[in-house]
Amino acid sequence: MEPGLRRLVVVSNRLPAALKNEGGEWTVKPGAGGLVTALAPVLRDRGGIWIGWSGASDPTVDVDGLLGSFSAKAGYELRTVQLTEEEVRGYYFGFSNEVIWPLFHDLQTRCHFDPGYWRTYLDVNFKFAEQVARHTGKEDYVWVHDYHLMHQAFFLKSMGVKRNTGFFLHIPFPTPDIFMKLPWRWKIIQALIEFDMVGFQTTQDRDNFVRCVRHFIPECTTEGDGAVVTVRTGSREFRAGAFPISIDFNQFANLATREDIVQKTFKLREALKHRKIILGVDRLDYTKGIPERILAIRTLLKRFPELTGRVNFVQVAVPSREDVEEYKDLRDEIDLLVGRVNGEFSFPGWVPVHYHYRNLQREDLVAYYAAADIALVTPLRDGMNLVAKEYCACNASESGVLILSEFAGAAAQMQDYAYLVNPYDLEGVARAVNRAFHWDKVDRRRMMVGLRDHVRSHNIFWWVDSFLQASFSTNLGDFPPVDTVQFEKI
Ligand SMILES: O=P(O)(O)OC[C@H]1O[C@H](O[C@H]2O[C@H](CO)[C@@H](O)[C@H](O)[C@H]2O)[C@H](O)[C@@H](O)[C@@H]1O
Repeated sequence: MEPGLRRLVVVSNRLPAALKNEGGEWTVKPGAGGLVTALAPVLRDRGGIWIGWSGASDPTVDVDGLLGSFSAKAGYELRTVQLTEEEVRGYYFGFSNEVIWPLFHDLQTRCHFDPGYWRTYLDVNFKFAEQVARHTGKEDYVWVHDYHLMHQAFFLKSMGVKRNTGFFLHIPFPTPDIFMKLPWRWKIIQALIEFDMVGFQTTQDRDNFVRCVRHFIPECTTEGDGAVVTVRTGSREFRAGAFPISIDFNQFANLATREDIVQKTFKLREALKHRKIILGVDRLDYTKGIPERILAIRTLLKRFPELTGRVNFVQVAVPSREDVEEYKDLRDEIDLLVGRVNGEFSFPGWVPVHYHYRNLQREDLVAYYAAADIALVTPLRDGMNLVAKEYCACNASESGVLILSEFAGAAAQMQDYAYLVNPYDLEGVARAVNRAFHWDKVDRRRMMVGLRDHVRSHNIFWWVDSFLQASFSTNLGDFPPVDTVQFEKI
């Protein structure tokens, strides 16, 4: 079969539909993320399967029945991997979120290197690989997503199952000095090099990975100077590439100009008395730099007191991993900081920080994006950060300013038209916001048009095509290099 027409099998921790227990009853909720939007049509057209965890650990739930109806409507098969509560604790909350997540975001002091987590991670990866082996054939292309499932190709090989495999890491890949802290570092490298294609968000991530491989296998060589290179380690030859993920630009852009959302946007601006809106939208996670951002707003009001009463900082924090102690502590820290800053600067009729800790409906999120004059996207580290791209897609007025962390993957692509900042530099962020506040309309438009053009052309469909084409192409010269961030000397 022609390589590009093979059946696609997507493997990820979460399925595109999740089982949720609401008031004692289990229901199926379709996922709304960009990955689902992009992959669903490919799976439908070529025929395909999505393999993942259902989200339910209760053995009495009729998982297949519930997901069967979703599958029939979606037009592709879903196969679940059933996990016990203990497995979810060790593999997902433990190894994935308390070891790999902080380490790969350069926050090694937050890691809990528990050997029990590692063992459960391997057991669960083996369980996934068994399902992949069972439901796929030699002609299929198996595309594995993210750090939860780095051992898929390795276990398939150990079972003697030959499959063409690709892996995409959605989070950053750290530099060797950080990666080497991982007690199971060699095992992870050994597992990753078993994929035929290993994809990253940025060139920097790809190069960090290759440097780590070289630490263990000094004879490792690379060939190519574009986004995708061929890596040879003696026993193995595989590809490693940079594929910056994106969003469905048109979906966001169309929503932002829909009449009811235009009304919502106007009402939001009216409620905030048409002051300039500075917006932050994040999952509540310590990698997102929310406390630092609130402190930067405090610095802004101290250094530029003339902005008092003229701006509103709106921070939306979407609840996440609420059972984990560190996330509870972070929530308390943010509550406290918001209270402090508001206590320090508010006066009758004005509070500087509007803080919303909740899940927003897509329509409300788009209205916030469309209403915001400045988006403050300042993660301490981020694989890509799709909020940056969603903001641009929704900025139909083409008058907004994107202030973006140098440490978000998105910075490499957006640096020419965004205002890049170091999120740890509170004074620098405050200066950037002040400049953006005073920025001339013509300049703002020029920057936003540049950003929108880029996200429009490099959208999520472009991303899927690039990854799949690069997996099969005979000419890697077809994939031009992806930019790297240029740090300013400040
Ligand atoms: O909530 P989880 O299931 O634990 O997943 C964590 C987050 O994963 C996704 O973010 C990552 O992928 C994005 C798209 O490639 C990337 O922009 C981001 O930097 C990565 O962290 C997902 O988008 C989040 O909603 C999940 O919460």
